[in-house]
Amino acid sequence: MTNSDRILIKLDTTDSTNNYAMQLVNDDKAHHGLTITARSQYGGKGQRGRKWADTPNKSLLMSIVLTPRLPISAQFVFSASVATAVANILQNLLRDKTVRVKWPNDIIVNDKKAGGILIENALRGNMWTHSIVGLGLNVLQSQFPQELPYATSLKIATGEDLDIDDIRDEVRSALLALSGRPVSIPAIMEAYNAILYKRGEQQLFGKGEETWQATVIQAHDDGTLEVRTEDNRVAFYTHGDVRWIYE
Ligand SMILES: O=C(O)CCCC[C@@H]1SC[C@@H]2NC(=O)N[C@@H]21
Repeated sequence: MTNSDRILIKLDTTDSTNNYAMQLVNDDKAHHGLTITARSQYGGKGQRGRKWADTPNKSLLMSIVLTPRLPISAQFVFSASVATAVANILQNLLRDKTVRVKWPNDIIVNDKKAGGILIENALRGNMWTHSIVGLGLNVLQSQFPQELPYATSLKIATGEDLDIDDIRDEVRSALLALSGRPVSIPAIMEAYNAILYKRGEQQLFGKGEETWQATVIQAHDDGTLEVRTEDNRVAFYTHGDVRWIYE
């Protein structure tokens, strides 16, 4: 680890740690490993243009700037390696609880969503220069509003008040370690599919108003999710086209 890897900017509040990091990247002031955390965000961003709301001081909100060593065509593989690393840290920490990754990269603890990952890429021409990996993890919340029946926190799952900064440091080291390792796309996909949420089980999917059941088979390195439909056809879903509905 170099000195620049260690730079950690701790904010009280910001619109979005991803935006803050992206601004530094655009200003040429960011480097591999630079990490931004905040105790709360007033414009937290989720996947697919959704908002990410937090309870101040109760969530891990972090963005880490990484320089992926993969072609831009391997964006999903990069995202899968990040989600797997985060989930494995939580699995070690939560011992007997079940931690899974719901395609593409929701962090599921005991069948509910405890966190999510938003990766935003900085490109120069067609070169993938940086990725901003944003992680939001519910740590200390004791409850969630009724309109979020599928949300959970590490506290709800374990009954314990875990230390947000300790988790941040573990996640950070694991993500920095990813870039130091030789990249094996099959190994990354195998590790991801090993903890894929509801693998082998029927799930509800949707597109527009239409919903249907299909069995989750596996994710592929192009980011598609392979499923078997009720009439026994194999289909490949693309995130953003088909959505996976929480039940
Ligand atoms: O599940 C999702 O939709 C992804 C949520 C990602 C939220 C994190 S919180 C830290 C970083 N800053 C943001 O604005 N978003 C990510």
